[in-house]
Amino acid sequence: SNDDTEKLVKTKIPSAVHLNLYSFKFTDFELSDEDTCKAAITMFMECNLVQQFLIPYDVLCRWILSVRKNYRPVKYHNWRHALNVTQTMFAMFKTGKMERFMNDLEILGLLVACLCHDLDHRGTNNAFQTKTESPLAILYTTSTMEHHHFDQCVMILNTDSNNIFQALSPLDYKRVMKIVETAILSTDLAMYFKKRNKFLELVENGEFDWQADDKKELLCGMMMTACDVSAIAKPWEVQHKIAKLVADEFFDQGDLEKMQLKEQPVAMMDRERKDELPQMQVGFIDVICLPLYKVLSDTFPWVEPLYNGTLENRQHWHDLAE
Ligand SMILES: CCCCn1ccc(=O)c2c(N)nc(-c3ccccc3)cc21
Ligand SMILES: [Zn+2]
Repeated sequence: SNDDTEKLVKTKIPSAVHLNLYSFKFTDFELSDEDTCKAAITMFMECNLVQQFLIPYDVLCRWILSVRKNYRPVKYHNWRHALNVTQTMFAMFKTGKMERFMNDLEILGLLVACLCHDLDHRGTNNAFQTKTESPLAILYTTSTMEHHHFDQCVMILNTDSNNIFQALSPLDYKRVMKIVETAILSTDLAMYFKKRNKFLELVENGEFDWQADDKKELLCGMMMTACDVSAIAKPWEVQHKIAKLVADEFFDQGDLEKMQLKEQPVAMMDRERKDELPQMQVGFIDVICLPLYKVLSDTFPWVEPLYNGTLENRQHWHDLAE
């Protein structure tokens, strides 16, 4: 509402250091909902985006509040997840020194994409949309949820006084929307698997020029996945709690599949098999996370904390899986 916006506009914004935003160990656990909005503002200010793209401050505040409002209170894919993904991207830019490979529009586009990448998530995955023939699956047969998340992002930008891109030239507007769309669609893990080999090939061939459009797009997509699963690299106490939120959301979908579809869910969504979680975590780490963080830290050594953090958590999960 407008008084929420007025309140946020007037409030003092903590520094990025105070909020620990430069760290790959950042956690939102002790932040209030209002603090999370301030953290989002701080990241945009620290990247000089407000000044650079002439974003009216009240429009930035209103947009952040609209984005937060369009996340549902599901157990994992909620506003806090979006904020954490955005903070990891911020840390990759600043502490991971990856901003040097990105132009200003890409920095703006990637932070916006992170904040919006799971908008209006219902706590169920693409397969569930297809199986239940949900309206979204009829609208989009591939990357169903990711297309919906992008739609929601566009809808918010087109809402009165929420368009943080309002001062951009038509060409820059077109460019940044393309960056946002590609980045959000790249968070479909099916897309990650499709594109990862191409990325691995480039890195193995000693690629160093990431400026060509196709290579830049590939790099941005890998960075989006790296941020999207970055809870796996957090200190064990944080990771352990988030893994439970993920599993609980998966189990809720499994319950729906049993009830609505009279179907046996896959192991990771079957709460009767929750004691298999530790070895499923090790599988998730080995199949999705470590290969990505390894290849990223080979080329961009300052993001190695993501690789090391994941390796430590793998050990914890392995010990629990015995
Ligand atoms: C929807 C994709 C979520 C991906 N994801 C992101 C961040 C995480 O930290 C974690 C995690 N700790 N565990 C899982 C997981 C849980 C049960 C079975 C297999 C994997 C997934 C996950
Ligand atoms: Zn996500």
